Amino acid sequence: MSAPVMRVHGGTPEAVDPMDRGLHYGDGIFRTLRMVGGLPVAWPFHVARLTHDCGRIGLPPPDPDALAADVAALFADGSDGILKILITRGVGGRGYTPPSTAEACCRLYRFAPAAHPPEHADTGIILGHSGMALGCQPALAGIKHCNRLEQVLARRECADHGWPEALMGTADGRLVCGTMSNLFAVVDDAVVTPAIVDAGVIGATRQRLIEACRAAGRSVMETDIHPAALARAEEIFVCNSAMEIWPVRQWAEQHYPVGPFTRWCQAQLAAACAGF
Ligand SMILES: C=C(O[C@@H]1C=C(C(=O)O)C=C[C@H]1N)C(=O)O
Repeated sequence: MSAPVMRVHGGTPEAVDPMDRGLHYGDGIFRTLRMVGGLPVAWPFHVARLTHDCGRIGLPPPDPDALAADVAALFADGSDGILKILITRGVGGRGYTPPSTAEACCRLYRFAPAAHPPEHADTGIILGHSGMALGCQPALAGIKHCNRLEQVLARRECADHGWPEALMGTADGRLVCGTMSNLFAVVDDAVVTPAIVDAGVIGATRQRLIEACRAAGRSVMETDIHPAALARAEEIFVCNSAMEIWPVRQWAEQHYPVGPFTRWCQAQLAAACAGF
């Protein structure tokens, strides 16, 4: 299968084909990452997730070298920002049946640095709780696909309540992730993060932290997390590639300190160098 067509969206946004399957059916995947000095943060983790996600839905993954060259060109001015890599199945076929010959269409979007309040990473946040239950679908679990209406509606809840972030769970009571983040906690002195088996996204930052913990000889349990366990956690944080880590100071009626594991994880991420 040929390499995807690379389209760079810089200061001159190109028109998206109105028949693009990403627009019609959410037939695509994306990743969002920080750019520092024109260079990507955690590039290998994002390329690995992009390649994995493309494979899961039958899209030809972008050639890593061609992708890196286009990202470098988009941020040739050496600035900081947010890069979004959006890969759709492009144009083809009418109806859900994916055309067998469609080439993937890979677009790069450049945004200003994330406008998250810097104090969230320092002093922490009040974490809300979304009433939007996540749909359970093992075939899509972990993939950052373009079907994000659950997150859109959950972000509207956050805006209505003034929450910077909110937890989302499944109808059977498992806590899975934030609206735009992954969750970590220390419970009974063990590091836990929700197992992503039928809902949620495997974020690159989640994977960086799991790898850092294991390199430091600290195990991370990817497991089901229910409210009762989180209520007795010693510390909690949420993370994604734009915010990096936000300590949680309050969730529901529970209050938490900014704990040593959270600060250690922040230091691990801060020590990373940007680059391809
Ligand atoms: C929604 C997008 O990306 C998610 C949101 C953030 C954020 O707002 O901090 C960061 C990474 C993703 N989890 C997007 O459209 O890029």
